[in-house]
Amino acid sequence: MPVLEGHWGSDLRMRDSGLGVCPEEPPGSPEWGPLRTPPVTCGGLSLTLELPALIRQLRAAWRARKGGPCSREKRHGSTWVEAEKEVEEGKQDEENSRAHLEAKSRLNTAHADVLLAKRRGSYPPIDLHILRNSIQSGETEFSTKRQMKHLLSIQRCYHTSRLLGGLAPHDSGSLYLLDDDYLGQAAHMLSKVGTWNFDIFLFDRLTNGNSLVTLMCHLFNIYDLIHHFQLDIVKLHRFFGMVQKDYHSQNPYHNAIHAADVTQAIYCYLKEPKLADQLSPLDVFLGLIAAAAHDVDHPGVNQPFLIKTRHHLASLYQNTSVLESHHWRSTVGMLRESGLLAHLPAEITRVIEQQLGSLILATDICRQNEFLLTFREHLDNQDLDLLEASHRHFILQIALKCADVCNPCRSWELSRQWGERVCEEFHKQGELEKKFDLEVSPQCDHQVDSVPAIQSGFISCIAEPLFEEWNRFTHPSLLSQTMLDHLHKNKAHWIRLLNPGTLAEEQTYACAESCDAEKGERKNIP
Ligand SMILES: Nc1ncnc2c1ncn2[C@@H]1O[C@@H]2COP(=O)(O)O[C@H]2[C@H]1O
Ligand SMILES: [Zn+2]
Repeated sequence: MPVLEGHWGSDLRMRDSGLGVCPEEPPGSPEWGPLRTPPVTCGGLSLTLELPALIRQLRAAWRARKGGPCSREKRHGSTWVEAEKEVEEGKQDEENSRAHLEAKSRLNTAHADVLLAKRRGSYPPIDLHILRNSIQSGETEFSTKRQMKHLLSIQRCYHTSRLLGGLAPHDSGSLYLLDDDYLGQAAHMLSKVGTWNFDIFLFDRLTNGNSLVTLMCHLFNIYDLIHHFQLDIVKLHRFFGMVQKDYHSQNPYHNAIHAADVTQAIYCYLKEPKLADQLSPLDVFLGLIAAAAHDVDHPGVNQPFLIKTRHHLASLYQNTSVLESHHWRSTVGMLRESGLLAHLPAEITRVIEQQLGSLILATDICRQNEFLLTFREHLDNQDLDLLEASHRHFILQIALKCADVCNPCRSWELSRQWGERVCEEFHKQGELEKKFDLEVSPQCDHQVDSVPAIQSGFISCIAEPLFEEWNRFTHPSLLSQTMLDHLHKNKAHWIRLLNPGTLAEEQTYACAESCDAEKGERKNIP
């Protein structure tokens, strides 16, 4: 029986992407790794991917014919997608009005937001804090917290649209003056978005928690991607908003600021002279979206935790790249729901979805050695040819991996904050494991695994080897040199903070060991 069954009942799930099981890998290239689950195809359709969507569309079209709440005027909508959209809108109208009667004091838009998340199966998200608090106090605080969160999200949307649309405030009260000042500073920061000392924490505060949406819109503009892919700006904004909102703001580390930080870093890497001229608009599009969405809906606990608590996602993805598969499938779900790519030929959309999968799955830290060794081999043989799409894809995977673990390469002040945040998340998991009599995962015991020990170990075992190779690839690069300088200084700083007599290597991060242990665990689980 699942360890936390009862506590992780139907109310405490991560969103289900609703797109089925298949962690389908992109075809062909050896760098893309093995095809794990061959897709079942039928008449050219990948059943595992397409069938649930098809069923939804058929159901929607059927209901639309019967005449849903708002389908009367729109029934002539000719495509399946339109029919589904109409019915969904209808459902939402219906639910909105019910909500209005139920709770007059609630803002309609806020509730519609909740309903949207319900419809996507993402509601309520896993919330380990609430899980713990409510178990401890026996209270159910959900509705109040949710209301607050959604009220704040409305406020955020409003602020973002002002920043992006350059709208003048209607009111000249002091609050707005203050906000304008913030927005002016945020806009100023965006003009320096390609600099390595970009302070994402400050940017997030200045944009009122909208760093990811604001950054993505700005970068899409810089690269002219909206024009190139003929994107609908409303759908684009909706997609970015969904991604940002599906990060858990209560996670100390795996939240939307981490996603924005990784996105800003990958932008710096894409600008490297070695790469910039070789990249196609599609490469840039994929790199930015993969960075923004690579940890979406992260529950704040790691894969071994999901495996040992027998979370349904662990069995869905067969205990392999569980979180990364979920981040990818959720991204695909949001892309489809937003309709952002609906105007593109199906074949292109399929390639985009698969390549996003290949990029996001590469961020699985347990595959670090696999990628590092391949990268090293290519550099030794000097056989990377960026005119070849598969080689560019491999470099995009490496760039995303670098961006994902680049926090030790930031200046000390930024790096320290990330280090403390990630350790806080590990330690919270450890507390939860102790609470439920589970074995405490490596690095998660706050009584044993100190922040300086985790940090110095992580830098030595994971970050340093990777950035040394990245430096070789980008050479000569001022940015890579700057990153390595920071990394060495930060490592020395953490080692100085270690308790006297404690060596970093004694308490090291030991990723390889934890991954091996995890594989052992996988074998034990039916
Ligand atoms: N500064 C750090 N210290 C320890 N672990 C880290 C640090 N930065 C990143 N990581 C780990 O590396 C992982 C990379 O993928 P994730 O972002 O999913 O989760 C990240 C953390 O588990
Ligand atoms: Zn990440």
